Amino acid sequence: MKIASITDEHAPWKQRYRLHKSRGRLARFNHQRGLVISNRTGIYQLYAWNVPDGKLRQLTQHSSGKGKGEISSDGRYIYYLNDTQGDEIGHFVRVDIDTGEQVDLTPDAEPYSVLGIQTDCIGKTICYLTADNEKGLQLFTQSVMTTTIDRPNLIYQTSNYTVNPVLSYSGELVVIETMDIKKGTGSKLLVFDTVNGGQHIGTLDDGIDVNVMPKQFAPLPNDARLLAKSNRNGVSRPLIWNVRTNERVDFVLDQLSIEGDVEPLDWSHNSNFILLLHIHNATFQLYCYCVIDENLKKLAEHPSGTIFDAQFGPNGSIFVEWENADTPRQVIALNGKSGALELVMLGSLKHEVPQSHPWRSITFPSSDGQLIQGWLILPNTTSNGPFPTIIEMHGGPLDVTSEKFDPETEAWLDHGFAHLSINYRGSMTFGRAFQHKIYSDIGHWEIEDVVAARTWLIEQSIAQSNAIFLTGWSYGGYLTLLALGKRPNLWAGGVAGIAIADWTMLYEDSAESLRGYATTLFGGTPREKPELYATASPITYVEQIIAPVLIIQASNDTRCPVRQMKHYEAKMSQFNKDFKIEWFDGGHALNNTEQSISHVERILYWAHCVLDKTTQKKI
Ligand SMILES: CSCC[C@H](NC=O)C(=O)N[C@@H](Cc1ccccc1)C(=O)O
Repeated sequence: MKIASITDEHAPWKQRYRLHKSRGRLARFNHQRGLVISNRTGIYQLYAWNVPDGKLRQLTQHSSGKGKGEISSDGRYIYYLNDTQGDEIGHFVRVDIDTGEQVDLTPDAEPYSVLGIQTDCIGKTICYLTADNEKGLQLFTQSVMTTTIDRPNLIYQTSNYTVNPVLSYSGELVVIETMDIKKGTGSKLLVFDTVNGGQHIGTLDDGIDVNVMPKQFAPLPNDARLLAKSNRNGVSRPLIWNVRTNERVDFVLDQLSIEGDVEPLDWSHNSNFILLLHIHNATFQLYCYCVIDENLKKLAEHPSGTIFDAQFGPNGSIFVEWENADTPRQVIALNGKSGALELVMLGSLKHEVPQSHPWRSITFPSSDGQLIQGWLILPNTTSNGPFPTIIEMHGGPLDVTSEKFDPETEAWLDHGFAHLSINYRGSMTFGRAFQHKIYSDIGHWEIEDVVAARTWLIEQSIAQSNAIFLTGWSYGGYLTLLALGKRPNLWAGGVAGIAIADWTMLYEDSAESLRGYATTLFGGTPREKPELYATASPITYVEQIIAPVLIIQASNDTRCPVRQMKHYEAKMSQFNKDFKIEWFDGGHALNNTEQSISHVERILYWAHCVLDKTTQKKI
């Protein structure tokens, strides 16, 4: 491993980090305007996007960055959570795009964490979900006229995990997805009539372990049809449910493979077409579905890579947030019929960066025979291996790794490592059984899958058996620490970022919005399931750890809070483990380019030192 290129200011992996990345979304009913989240200043901030000339105007100046916001359907306002130093706790604010004026929507409330916000189609009402220790989760609607902003109306309150608030065209109906259920890991939809005092008027419940998720109401006045998805048949499929008449139409998609999830993304303005995304084996394909004749059209020519979001754009185009291994996140316009790339709407500035390494989708069997999908990337060398190798696990667990522009991954490859990202059990888009397998057994099957990845890498002569490292951020960092403790003989080292070390303490200290999620994962609270929380926690296995560990943790993170990691740190010191922890200023989101570069510099330097020592030993 070459040490020189770690500190070189112009190392290829640093150049990749410094490319500008843009996420962007058009206002639903004003395609002249959009919201962009860009790191062009080195820190992610929100920008107003004037679509015809591509000009961006910076709206936020948060020192810890801002990676989330919502534009009103008429394109006049941006809504976001005004938090403190990235802690994800604060008040929703509205920014007038034309004047820059910022208004606090809830000046009298205690600071809260949030689980979603949406605006109606006519710019009069918003709905949102907040959470705090005292009141639990609360659904509000709020009238937000140009001159007057009313007080929020409380519609629903629960202590159970609840997400995805969705408003109808003029805001007279609001829907949420809630795990306010007696048993199981499923969710149901609840509909409220906001005109008649927030009365509960409908429920869509597909059964005990089935998840139903709302997406959008039809974009027409007085239309009660809701676009949603359900995984009642084992995979997620779209449906339209009329919340007033209870009529339901599940999409007939015989043309598609029965595997993989189908996400409904957007509903055309005339309500005749729906944009769909089929995700199968972590690869993406867009389709356009006609509601009238049920015809499904494949947008066959769109570029491969990861599609984060897509919507119907102006003049029959489709606007897509997209990236692949070579191209940083950008907004592109596709031909609405073929999917062919027509225009890069928001791209990266044209620096020349070295091409990324090609990603290859692979599968390997886990201990119970379940096939696990992963992405293998090999370093550019004349040697065929075996290589020092890093296994990476994504966060979530409700996420999936797909081909993406990933400077951190490329940094390992530039330094001679092979890299395998795995979609372990619990990942999305491999079916309901795959996703739910980890519930009430957190950390068990995920580690079986990581160990199976190691076995496969050695069998294929890709990895040097004494030089296999683990890494991941958040839930991926959690799995790194857990694997190091539960299967200590297998690893040369582990790097965990903003990780979970103790689930019980996490539960006690984390934002209220996350507690319900933890309860769903474990099938109960720490008081109800103390053994499960302990068995799943890396802190339980500290004594067994053999390999060196590096942790990078944020001091203002309310998802993976400080105290649980301080305890882990103390226990690692008590047992004299080869352990290093770096604390940094910030929250759970990594918004700052130079901070990320500094993290990866430390990681590579640490790996260099560990590799030097461990390759002398036999594992
Ligand atoms: C509001 S989405 C649910 C939490 C989200 N997980 C998605 O799958 C998340 O923040 N996950 C963290 C890890 C975590 C999980 C459970 C409780 C606290 C933190 C992550 O991986 O980023």
